[in-house]
Amino acid sequence: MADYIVSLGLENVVVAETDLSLVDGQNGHLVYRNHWARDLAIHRTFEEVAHLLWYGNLPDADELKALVQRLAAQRELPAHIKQLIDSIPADVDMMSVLRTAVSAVHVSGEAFPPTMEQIIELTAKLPTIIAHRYARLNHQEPLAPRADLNHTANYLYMLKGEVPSNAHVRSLDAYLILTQEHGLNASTFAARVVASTQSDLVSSVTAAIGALKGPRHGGAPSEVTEMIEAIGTKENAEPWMRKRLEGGNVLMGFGHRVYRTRDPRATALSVVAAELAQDDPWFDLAIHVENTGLKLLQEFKPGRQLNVNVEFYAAIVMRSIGLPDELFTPTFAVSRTVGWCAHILEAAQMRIIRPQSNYTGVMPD
Ligand SMILES: CC(=O)SCCNC(=O)CCNC(=O)[C@H](O)C(C)(C)COP(=O)(O)OP(=O)(O)OC[C@H]1O[C@@H](n2cnc3c(N)ncnc32)[C@H](O)[C@@H]1OP(=O)(O)O
Ligand SMILES: O=C([O-])CC(=O)C(=O)O
Repeated sequence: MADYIVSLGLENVVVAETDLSLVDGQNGHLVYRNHWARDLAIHRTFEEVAHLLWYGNLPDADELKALVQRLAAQRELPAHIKQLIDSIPADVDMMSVLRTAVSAVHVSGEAFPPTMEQIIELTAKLPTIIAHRYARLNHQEPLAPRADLNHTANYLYMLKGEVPSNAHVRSLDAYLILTQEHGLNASTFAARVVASTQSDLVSSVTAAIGALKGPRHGGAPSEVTEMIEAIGTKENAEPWMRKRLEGGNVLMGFGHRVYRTRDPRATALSVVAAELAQDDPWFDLAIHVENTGLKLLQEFKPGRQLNVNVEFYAAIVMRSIGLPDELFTPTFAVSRTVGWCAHILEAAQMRIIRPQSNYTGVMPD
């Protein structure tokens, strides 16, 4: 048998070439195709950055208008998806509902290769699936999407039943833009594996949703708010977090496979969070929790360079906009669908992904 180099968790293994993004963990840089992600988050909209990732350029006025209209035209859910969502028991979590409903979306055209039309159809429907389920859970009639609102504003409108303020739209847009794309994270990798088999777009995105759901990945932010709630007071932060670490547990919203600096998205979102929540004592407590976590992680994991990741401040921003915990990870899926789809287009052109494993069992006689 040939000897293989084992890299548990595929750490530092390069398995694809991409021109979509650079995640530079040493310098704390995040670039989307020749643009700093943090600048895009301040100056651009969800649709503009989706255009950049899908088509390769920031759109001119006509291109933007066309994409905005195409997304708005595809938001309605067909009857079978609504029925499917309504048939799922109320105690099934929102990410499982999203995964199931997405898997049943029928997009136009051939199963392979994926097309821009399919990508727009699927991306447009994710917020409506979440809002439909959320309304039902709250014993309300789901609101029809509004074609006169952009992707982010319409999502908030469907969830809250009123046209959101500009401040909330801009803040959520910043979060959604900062999380649209992030290299070969676990969910994007899952999507690429499926796409590399020449399976269809919906199957690839369904696999990605399954991977995003886990608490080590996109499932972290609701556990961040739970942690801050459980800590409750500044005085309790150190004993609470120390006990978690002594018990061998991780601190949610801290650590990252790639970043050895503070996650640049956390830095950008901390500015957004400060604007939204500066007078909120809960925000003050969250900053204290971050500082206490950093101090304790240096003590418990010396030399590991563990910092807060995007999920820490994502949780604070979403909470400040008034989104409940159960919508945090589904809202992440709304943004990451853009990156998944861009990667699916790339992976569909590449070789099938098939790594190797070392057999550690016994050979038959
Ligand atoms: C959008 C996103 O997906 S961002 C990530 C969201 N996830 C979280 O916030 C969950 C908490 N964080 C974690 O579980 C991890 O940091 C992960 C899953 C993000 C990365 O995992 P890995 O790449 O395996 O971590 P890494 O190799 O850097 O860990 C080094 C050491 O620090 C520890 N460590 C890493 N993160 C944490 C943490 N949050 N709290 C305590 N210890 C930690 C590891 O257990 C490991 O310890 P060991 O060497 O004694 O075994
Ligand atoms: O890159 C990763 O491993 C996780 C992450 O931050 C993301 O997916 O946004």
